[in-house]
Amino acid sequence: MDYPGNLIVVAAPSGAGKSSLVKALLELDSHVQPSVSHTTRAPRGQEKHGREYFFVSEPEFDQMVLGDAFVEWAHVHGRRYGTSKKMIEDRIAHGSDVILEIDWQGALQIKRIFTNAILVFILPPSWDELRSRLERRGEDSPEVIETRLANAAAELQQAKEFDFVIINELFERALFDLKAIVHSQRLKYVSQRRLRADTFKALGI
Ligand SMILES: Nc1ncnc2c1ncn2[C@@H]1O[C@H](COP(=O)(O)OP(=O)(O)OP(=O)(O)O)[C@@H](O)[C@H]1O
Ligand SMILES: Nc1nc2c(ncn2[C@@H]2O[C@H](COP(=O)(O)O)[C@@H](O)[C@H]2O)c(=O)[nH]1
Repeated sequence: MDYPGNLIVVAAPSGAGKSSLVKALLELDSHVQPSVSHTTRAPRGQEKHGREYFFVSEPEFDQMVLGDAFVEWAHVHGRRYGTSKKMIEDRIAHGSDVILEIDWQGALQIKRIFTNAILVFILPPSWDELRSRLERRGEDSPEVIETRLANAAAELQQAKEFDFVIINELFERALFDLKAIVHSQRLKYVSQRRLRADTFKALGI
């Protein structure tokens, strides 16, 4: 059987640095493909339709929900976000590892469906640093920043449900940890297969 590809789900409070870490991982590892979500929020900064997100209207999102097009979706910071079934199926069919950058509600829905999915939670080093990162990013209004910080308190409570937790203090260190998690899951599969093949051979089966 060909390598089936792993699903890696990365969640974090807004501003903890998950997009930056996932972007850096994608540049380093061509075996990993991003899942591009649908959202009803407006594009931010240089974001492009089909690259960061598929930006859709509320009625378009409703249609997709009614048509059972999402593998998971959730309300996050007052907007709706979802991962389409098509996105996951297409990427897995190519044998790629697929990385989903979604909130904790979506992460837990994915784990219920794909029990082998790996859930990674990214923590900021402190509340002050989380606030400064959102402010320094300069892409959200002060009201949006306050909403995201207020939601972060509840989101952090979910970290214990995840398989791995990474503290994103030094960026390079956090990236190293994320790379190690992705590589170890791939290695596990490869070495288990090799071990199985060797054992089968030794047993003459
Ligand atoms: N280790 C780090 N040290 C300092 N700044 C960082 C670090 N990691 C990320 N940043 C910066 O923090 C800001 C927020 O990062 P990013 O946009 O990746 O967060 P996010 O978790 O994806 O947020 P959102 O959920 O809102 O998309 C960015 O300006 C990014 O450059
Ligand atoms: N459950 C889902 N959550 C998602 C999805 N795509 C993104 N997100 C999460 O939403 C917030 C806000 O993102 P932002 O780009 O507006 O800053 C963040 O936690 C994302 O991870 C999805 O498909 N499903």
